[in-house]
Amino acid sequence: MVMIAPSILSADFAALGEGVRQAADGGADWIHVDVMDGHFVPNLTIGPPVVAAIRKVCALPFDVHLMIETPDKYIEAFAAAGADWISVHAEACTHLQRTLAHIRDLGKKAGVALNPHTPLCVLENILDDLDYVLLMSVNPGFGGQSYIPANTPKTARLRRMIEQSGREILIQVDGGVSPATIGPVAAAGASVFVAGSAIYGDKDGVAAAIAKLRAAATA
Ligand SMILES: O=C(CO)[C@@H](O)[C@H](O)COP(=O)(O)O
Repeated sequence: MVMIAPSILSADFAALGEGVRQAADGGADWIHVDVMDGHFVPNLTIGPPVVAAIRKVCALPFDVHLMIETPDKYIEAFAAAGADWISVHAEACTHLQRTLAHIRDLGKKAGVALNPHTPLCVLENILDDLDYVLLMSVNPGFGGQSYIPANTPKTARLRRMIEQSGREILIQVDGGVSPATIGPVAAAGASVFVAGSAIYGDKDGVAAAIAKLRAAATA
């Protein structure tokens, strides 16, 4: 299974609704929304009102990646705005299990995002609380960075950890995903691929870019 989640961070913010529509019409599976607070990462982006606005133009699942400190303060607002899948950073949560349970209590899918340097062992005791793991393959904060190769063996290790646990937890990879990098990380066990610049920056358009990623993932 390969799912493509265009990151609207790379869309034209002056025409965000149109960017979301292009992704949906172009065959995207999810819409990936990068929320940055200027503290956890050195950039500022989207808040709940923007999620609510684009929710009106798209029925696809919204996957909201909270790159923020104190995510507990904002989870309800993003859930109410239309997020379906919500990931928080392990590095930002003091009581990670409680935060994940809160996301599920709101009827949403719960995910943990890990920075490139964060070891997988932080997941060992919360597998029951997870619907997905977001492995960052760049340091979060900006689109257009290069894929960090160490993410591929990390993905394979996570796949084994999940299989050994007997649970169904999706692996999402985010950062530097392109037709040139997606193949090995798909083979390693990831199934949800976030891509920003490779989709919104493709000269052939959004639909063609999504098709190229899907083909390269399964080649
Ligand atoms: O979370 C992030 C960046 O922090 C990503 O979702 C980027 O938006 C991915 O952009 P590309 O690396 O695909 O250009």
